[in-house]
Amino acid sequence: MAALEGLEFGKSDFVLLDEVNIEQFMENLKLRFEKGRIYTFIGEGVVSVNPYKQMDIYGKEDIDAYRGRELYENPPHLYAVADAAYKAMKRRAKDTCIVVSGESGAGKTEASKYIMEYIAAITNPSQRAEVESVKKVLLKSNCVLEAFGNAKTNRNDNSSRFGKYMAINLNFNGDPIGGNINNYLLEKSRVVQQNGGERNFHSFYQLLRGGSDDMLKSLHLHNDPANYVYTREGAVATVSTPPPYCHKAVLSALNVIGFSEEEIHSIYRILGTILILGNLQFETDSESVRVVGMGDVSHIAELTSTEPDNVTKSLLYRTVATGGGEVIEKGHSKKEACFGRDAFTKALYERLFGWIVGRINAVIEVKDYNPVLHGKNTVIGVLDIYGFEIFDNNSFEQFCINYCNEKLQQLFIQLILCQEQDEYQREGIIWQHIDYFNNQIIVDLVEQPHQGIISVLDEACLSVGKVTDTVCLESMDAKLGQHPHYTSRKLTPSDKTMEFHRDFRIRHYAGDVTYSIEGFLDKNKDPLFQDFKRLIYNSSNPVLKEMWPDGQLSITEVTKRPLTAATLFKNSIVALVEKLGCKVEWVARNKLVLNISTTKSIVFGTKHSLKHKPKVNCVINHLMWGTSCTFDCVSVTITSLSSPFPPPSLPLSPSLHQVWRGALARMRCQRMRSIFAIMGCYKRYKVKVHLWEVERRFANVRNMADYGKSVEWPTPPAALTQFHSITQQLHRRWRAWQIVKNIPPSDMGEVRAKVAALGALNGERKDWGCGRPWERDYLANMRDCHRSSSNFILLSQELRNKDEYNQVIFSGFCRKMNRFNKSTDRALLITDKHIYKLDPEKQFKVLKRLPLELMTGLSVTAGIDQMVALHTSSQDDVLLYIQRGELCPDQDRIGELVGTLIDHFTRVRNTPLPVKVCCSAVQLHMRGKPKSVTVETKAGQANADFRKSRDGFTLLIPSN
Ligand SMILES: Nc1ncnc2c1ncn2[C@@H]1O[C@H](COP(=O)(O)OP(=O)(O)OP(=O)(O)O)[C@@H](O)[C@H]1O
Repeated sequence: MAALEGLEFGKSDFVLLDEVNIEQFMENLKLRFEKGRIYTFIGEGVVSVNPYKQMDIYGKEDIDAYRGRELYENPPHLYAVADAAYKAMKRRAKDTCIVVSGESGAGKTEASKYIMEYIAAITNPSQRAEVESVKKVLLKSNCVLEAFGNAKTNRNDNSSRFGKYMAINLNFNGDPIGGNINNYLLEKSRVVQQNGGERNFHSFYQLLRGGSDDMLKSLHLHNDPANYVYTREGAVATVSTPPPYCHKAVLSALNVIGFSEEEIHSIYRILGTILILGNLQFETDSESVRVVGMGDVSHIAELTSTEPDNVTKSLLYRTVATGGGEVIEKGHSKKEACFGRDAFTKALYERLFGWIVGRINAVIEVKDYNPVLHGKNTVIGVLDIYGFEIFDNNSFEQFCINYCNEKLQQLFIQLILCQEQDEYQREGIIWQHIDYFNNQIIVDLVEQPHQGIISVLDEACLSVGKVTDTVCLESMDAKLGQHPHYTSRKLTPSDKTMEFHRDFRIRHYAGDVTYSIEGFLDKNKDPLFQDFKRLIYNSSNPVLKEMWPDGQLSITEVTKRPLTAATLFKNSIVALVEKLGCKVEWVARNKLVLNISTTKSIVFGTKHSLKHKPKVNCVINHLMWGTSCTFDCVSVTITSLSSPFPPPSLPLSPSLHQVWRGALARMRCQRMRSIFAIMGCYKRYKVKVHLWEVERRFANVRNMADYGKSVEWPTPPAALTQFHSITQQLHRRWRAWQIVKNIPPSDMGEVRAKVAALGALNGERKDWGCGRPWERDYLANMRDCHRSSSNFILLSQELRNKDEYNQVIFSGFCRKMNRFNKSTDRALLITDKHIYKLDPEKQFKVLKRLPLELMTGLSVTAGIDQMVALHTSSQDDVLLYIQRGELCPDQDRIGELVGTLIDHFTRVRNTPLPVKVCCSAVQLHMRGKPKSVTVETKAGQANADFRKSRDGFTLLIPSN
């Protein structure tokens, strides 16, 4: 287990801060970061600072250290969160989601990958091949997704330009059996245009710089990105900072995932097509627009497996349906042609990306899973929330990204809040805060029908007249002027940070973002003519055809206006939110009752931009009050203080909820610990008090006449119950010993007999003669009794009449016997150690053993000082053990007794007995009817005689 951190590393959990304010928060974060600790807990979440260097904290030992541990057992780490989520999913068999949030470059994608790797590492201990292959595909898919969905931006060399929700399906064992990737909002505009210093998607540079000569030759491409308009901007940067994966690695990942050669080739054909499309130029002659040089057209036709004429046509004309149902071809203007080409290019890439994700999904989807046979399958999801982007110039792309973030943040907050709702109510916190936490107001500002920004944009795009961006901005000002989260220069003329007729500002929860309206309408329209769709649908390449199924529609069938880009964004986000929140039941006004889906953990990313300047741009927006704050190595500055909008008060922050939740958990834990500590102290105190009391009461027992018999024991505490009974027993023994040690040895036999009798009586007879000396001549009538066809019980019954003492003994004995022998008309042999019931059917079967004391007592009281034992080793053998007692040296009496027994057995069994008789050191062996007896004495073997008496045999044991 990784060692827990000392205090020199700061607070490992933000909820342990003495005060929850931004200064303390940042100070702690900075201290920890300087000490090399990039992770800090915040309740059940983890705040991470991007170290921008390889850390030695993701090895196998680290994984082992966190596997199966509780969240706070180890120092903060992504693995702790991942393990907690995995455990929660396993324990409750409920779907769980890990949300990763933060600004661009904060390390979200890396965090998601580490989480996935951790889950892969801790699952499938039995190394089942099919599970391993699912894990492999899931991990390899990252490489492919990054190649086609990531690009170098000014903030991050490997920035994900799409949002991602990766779900892993786990079987009832918790092993991955499949998965699903939901991608959303690919920044396709990057294909045709990049900001200064930024690059197109990695895939282009990987192909051009790393593609094999053969491949480039087959695609007729040059290996220099500077040759292509769409990659020219990033051509230089590619050399200095190559994409994270090389072309070979991507090819290998595609192969591992299961893409066929044809599919892989088609992917690169599409990339080639895009590059060539970018180089296409249009020129205008007197009337119409033409493509400059037809070489590029043929090249495109070849790469797309289409006809060059059709390529040209779709680039220069568009088919329109007239009102009368007629179909005509309308030539483009040059601008329209460029516009159409760019839209086509973007769509080609977007569909390619969507298709790749779809193919991966098809490979990893759970197949043939029968819940009845295989048990419930659960999902653990990793949601890489789109990071807020705030640039100097923010355009339509940032608007969409930030809206998307706002929307997902909203869902995330709702999930967290409703998950904890019950807990809060239990804690007595008034739940109305949920309304304040809600950033629905901003979501509404963007997406509300008829009123929201998207609606205004769409309206402007659909207007027939010439609606410019500026007109659209005016319309937004008119409709949203009163909205507390919207402003523009026209609405706040004194704010010179915005331009008139160009800028509007949205007060997001992450901060204020000023957007330039320029280009909004064009980017929102994003018209993709049906002609392009049809062109690719008619391709002879089946892979391409598959990507454009809507191309089969003729223009007359395409009745609907194409959806605008903003609306498509909105729809994809709404679909994602529905997917994530499908297990959440909504009740009145945004309040939720969480049903199944559990948002387990949050990884908030913060970025440490060491490379560029010694300051950390730390977006605490999700953590604190929605603001971006900056600190350098020595000082902490909250830039939001200069913000025109005051920060919302603390309770408004969704993340304070997290902090609060963590604090509550801590408090509860502390309370429980205190309770246990108090309980422990109290228990120890009770024990001590009891022992003191016992000591006090029994201090003088040695000198008491009854040795403390009359002393009352104090009632013990529950913890001492066993100890108490042992102590009592010890005391009793000690008392008994104190008494017994004074009894003369000559009386001991009688005492023993009385003790045995006492046990046999079991307290049921008051007067049993224990005060009187006991006589021992009780076998006087032995002869009578053994003649009886009955048994020793009868014998004893006879004896009972003679002496009260015998009566006592045998009544106790008979009572015991009668428990298993209702009838007394059975033969019972009483010995020193055993009582045998002579069962007529099963012949001498031993039924029950009585305590030695009782038997001793019985044999003594019966006058049989010799202890007689009968033992059957098999159906045929009967062993008689006779031990000569010191009290009865009369040999005749022993002989009589054994003879009686042998007679009795013979009669019962009605056959001569194989009998072995042991008389202490004397051994007697008889087979069948006793003829001779071998007696083994200390002196050696000797013959013993049976004397045939009137009624049977008498055994004569020679005295030694
Ligand atoms: N835990 C880490 N250890 C070392 N380097 C890291 C770590 N996390 C991130 N980085 C570095 O930071 C870079 C950016 O991280 P990442 O791509 O994960 O950011 P992001 O939040 O996903 O950004 P975007 O939203 O732009 O995709 C990575 O390429 C890597 O170099």
